[in-house]
Amino acid sequence: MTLLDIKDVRGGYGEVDILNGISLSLQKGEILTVAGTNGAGKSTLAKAIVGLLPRVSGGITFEARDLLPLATEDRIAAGIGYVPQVANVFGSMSILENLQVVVGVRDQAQRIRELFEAFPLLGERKRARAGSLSGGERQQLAFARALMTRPRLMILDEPTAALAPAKVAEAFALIKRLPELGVSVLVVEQRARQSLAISDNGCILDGGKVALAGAARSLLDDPKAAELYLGQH
Ligand SMILES: Nc1ncnc2c1ncn2[C@@H]1O[C@H](COP(=O)(O)OP(=O)(O)OP(=O)(O)O)[C@@H](O)[C@H]1O
Repeated sequence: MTLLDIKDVRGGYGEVDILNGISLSLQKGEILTVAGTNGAGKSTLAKAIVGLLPRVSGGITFEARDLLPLATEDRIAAGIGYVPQVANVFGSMSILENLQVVVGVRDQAQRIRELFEAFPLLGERKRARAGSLSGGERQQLAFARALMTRPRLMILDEPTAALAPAKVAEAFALIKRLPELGVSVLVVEQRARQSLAISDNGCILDGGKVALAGAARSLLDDPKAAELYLGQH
């Protein structure tokens, strides 16, 4: 079943188009990596999906529902979770409070219990201030916050960008587990090789367009992808 369908999406922050006609789709249960060069439009595409890009045209549907007329909070309510690259937890609040302030959650206490089961470290430290957590712990909290509303799709914007190198593999292991929790994933990543290694499919952007797309395995084996886009990560 197609969960997310993006057709000929164009748009940007001002007059200039950053996205120049992007089409891609994501199936239920899938992890999809969106990789590409610096400034290719990866984060901009994530913003277009969650309703944070000022100007977008084309088609974006989620579970066959047109997202473009919906405000960000309505897209979240429709079943999309979003973990932005920065400012994704409140440092002065405890772990527990960070989860409690998420709006629009049914059976909040029950959901927090479920997430503490999925992320035991967060449960053990629920009274700790988020500002005192390590990069990896903070990221688990950011994921848990986005999972509070029981999304069926998570959009992760460069989840490993702020992590110490030693924590990167742990973060990818965490992402790989999300489909087991009933969550499909679109992950924007600079670390293309590592991200493709935990993904089903991949899509490589260049200049706001899809340069290459296909099964993650075949992109990893593609000499052109290796030479132009995958780097050593
Ligand atoms: N808020 C903004 N206002 C105006 N232009 C922006 C804004 N954010 C990004 N851009 C521009 O949009 C283009 C694409 O940026 P984007 O962040 O989507 O790239 P990216 O592929 O995620 O790159 P990186 O991997 O370097 O983060 C860049 O030229 C950038 O300068």
